[in-house]
Amino acid sequence: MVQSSVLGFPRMGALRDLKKANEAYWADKISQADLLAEGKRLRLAHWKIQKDTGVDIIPSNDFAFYDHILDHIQLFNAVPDRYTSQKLSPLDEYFAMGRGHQKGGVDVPSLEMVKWFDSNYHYVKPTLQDNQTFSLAKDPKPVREFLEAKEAGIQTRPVLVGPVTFLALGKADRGSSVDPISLIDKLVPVYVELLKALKAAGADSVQIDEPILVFDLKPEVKNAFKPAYEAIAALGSAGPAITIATYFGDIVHNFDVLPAFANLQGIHVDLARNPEQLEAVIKQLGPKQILSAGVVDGRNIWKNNFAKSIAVLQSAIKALGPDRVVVATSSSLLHTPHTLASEKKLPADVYEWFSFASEKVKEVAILAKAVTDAESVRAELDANAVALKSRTESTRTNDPKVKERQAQVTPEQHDRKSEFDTRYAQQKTHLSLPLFPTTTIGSFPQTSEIRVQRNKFTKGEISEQAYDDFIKKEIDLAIQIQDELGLDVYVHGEPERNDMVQYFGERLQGYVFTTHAWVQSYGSRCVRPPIIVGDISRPAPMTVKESKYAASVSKKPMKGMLTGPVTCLRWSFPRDDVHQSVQCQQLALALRDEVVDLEKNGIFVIQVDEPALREGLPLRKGAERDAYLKWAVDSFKLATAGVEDSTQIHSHFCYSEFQDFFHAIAALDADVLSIENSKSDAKLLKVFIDEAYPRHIGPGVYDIHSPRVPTEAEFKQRIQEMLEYLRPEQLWINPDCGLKTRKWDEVKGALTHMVNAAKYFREQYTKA
Ligand SMILES: CN1c2c(nc(N)[nH]c2=O)NC[C@@H]1CNc1ccc(C(=O)N[C@@H](CCC(=O)N[C@@H](CCC(=O)N[C@@H](CCC(=O)O)C(=O)O)C(=O)O)C(=O)O)cc1
Ligand SMILES: N[C@@H](CCS)C(=O)O
Ligand SMILES: [Zn+2]
Repeated sequence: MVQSSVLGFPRMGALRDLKKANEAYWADKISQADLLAEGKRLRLAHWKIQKDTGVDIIPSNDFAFYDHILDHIQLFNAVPDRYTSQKLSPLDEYFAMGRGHQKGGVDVPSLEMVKWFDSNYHYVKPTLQDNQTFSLAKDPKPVREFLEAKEAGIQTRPVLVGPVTFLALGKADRGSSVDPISLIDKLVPVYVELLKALKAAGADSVQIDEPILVFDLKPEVKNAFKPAYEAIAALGSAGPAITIATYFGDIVHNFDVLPAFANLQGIHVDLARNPEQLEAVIKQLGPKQILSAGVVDGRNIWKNNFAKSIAVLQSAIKALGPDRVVVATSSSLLHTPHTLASEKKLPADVYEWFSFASEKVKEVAILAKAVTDAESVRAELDANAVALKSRTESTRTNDPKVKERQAQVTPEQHDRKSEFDTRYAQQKTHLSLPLFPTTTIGSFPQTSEIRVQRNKFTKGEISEQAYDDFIKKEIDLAIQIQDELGLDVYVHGEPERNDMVQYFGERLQGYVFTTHAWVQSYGSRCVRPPIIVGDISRPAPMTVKESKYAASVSKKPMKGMLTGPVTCLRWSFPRDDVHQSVQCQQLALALRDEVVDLEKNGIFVIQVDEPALREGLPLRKGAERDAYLKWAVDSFKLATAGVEDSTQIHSHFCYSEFQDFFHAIAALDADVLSIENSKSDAKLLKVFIDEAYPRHIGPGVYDIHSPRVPTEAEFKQRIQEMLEYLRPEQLWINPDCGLKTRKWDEVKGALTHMVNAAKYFREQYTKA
């Protein structure tokens, strides 16, 4: 019998219940016991959805209060001393690593958080020491949650992140130089102990995620699989049956690793993204090994194409037999919203095209039946074919005017009028900026008052005029605070924006948007990606009103604020029927018009944020990566090159891993770059010297993810370190990213220290 399986379910709950509970706990509004109870309620609810749908293999330990990699850091007692020494409760220690802790006399910053593969989810980086040891935490979470499900009458398959992936995604702590993968022999015994404990608790099978296998791996990482999985397989009947799960790419280039799994039960591959690997993977399986076929896409919201999936599954069944094939989601469903059923405002035709997490769970269950007895699910198969046909034939998808404009794009439209030196000479006079100019990245705190007013406006409870007046008052406040702080380039604070992508999606033709389709981005923070369903165009200016108003009441240069084409594409749910380069160029043309309109309205500094540029990079080096970089960079340039030399284009990236990507960033030809850097070693900036980068850079000096307020001395030290790698004339002083998640008192405190530190260096260098 073909079985069905889900690799992981979203944690937030239908109404972002976990977000609300976490934030209430952090604000001391609920107790630890209340939060733990809410976690338990959500886990049970999610298992039940899957059980009631008829899924055979249901995951446990996919839940996390903050992040599943952070769970593993605590599970393996790999918590740096600076946290353990605080003697916090395990839950508070966990949150301290995720978001920093600054209360009750404890002051400890968070661990670094980075992007999970090519998704918009962020994980906490394992941060390891030269003398690192590992041991199994007391009352291990995977065992506890397995037993919790068992008690509720639900047999689950616990999910663990594999030892190689855990280490390969880690880094040496500041002051240590250990290569994380060299710790494999120390870590594996802890897995062995954990697997024994899971088996003893009644877990027959376990899913071990090794998604690192989709990357190009250095030999040390590849070589780590063999000893690790031989030790695990040696458990034999003392341990559970193991399925190794890979996702977000193919694993063909790492087939030489597969013998390490020869004695394990099965392998899961992502056939939604890479169906072409099927035949090759089948050939690699041992005579009894099971193939977990990930045909239901865990990364998009499109209804599965049943006919296509059934064809893929049938060819696997033909080769392996029904007992050796499992129908699965391609990855965890963490990256999809909870349920389509909550969407009451989507146009009826479009509604039929989508499938969110709860619907995808149904899809795996239906597919498992379809390949065994199609008649038993005939109605579902027919309905699926009708929905797919309606999308193919819909007039929503095609706009001839957009196509016509795309056909007229010329190479010259991608380049600024002059080179940087000429541009900068004009900008310097035009903007009269000091040495070490200070600025922020765009957003200021999205207070609950702002959200309440927006909510009222959306519901029609207040008029457009009243909402506009409210936004103007917020902008006035932001400007008054920037005056007090003494910043040099101002922002209007983005109070009118719900989100930097959703806001633009709501103003562009070709998009639809949802009311409840939240996806976790990090910790308690969620995003509601708008959905691209057709060709994109800009019916009217999107940001001019607010920026123009802000400039009119500001005595310093006002920075216009746009989200770049690649980021609009990546942080939306894109179409799957048109190449992403085409969608990106459509977005670029819409943004080009916006950039030119801002300039016409007196905005002479314009920041076009592209934080998703890197995450879109195909995970493996090669032709696919080069092709992506060409269209991604071209889109940014097309969006920004329509302005005069005297207008300064900024771009912003909130990630620090830019070294292998440096040439793409340089190719954008932005006058000023701001990049996340506060949690990284300043020596990463060396690439800017090595490559003789001519333009200006603002490496972040303030970790905006943490409520902690850095001291002035910390800012000074950071700037001093940066000056070892950057010329004083090219250095801007700014936070890592926007400040929308922070509170005003944190922002005022931190920016006061930041501006004072910048002034200190300005004075030093002016004297010299
Ligand atoms: C820069 N980042 C972003 C990423 N992706 C994006 N799409 N956007 C980003 O900014 N990826 C990388 C990083 C991740 N960082 C963040 C930072 C902050 C958030 C965040 O704060 N998310 C908010 C939700 C934002 C939003 O859309 N808000 C809406 C709706 C607000 C709301 O909850 N409304 C209530 C009713 C109102 C009330 O009474 O309070 C409701 O609907 O129930 C808005 O402001 O209007 C979050 O809260 O998590 C995300 C990623
Ligand atoms: N301008 C945006 C960039 C976030 S990446 C902000 O400040 O929130
Ligand atoms: Zn950012």
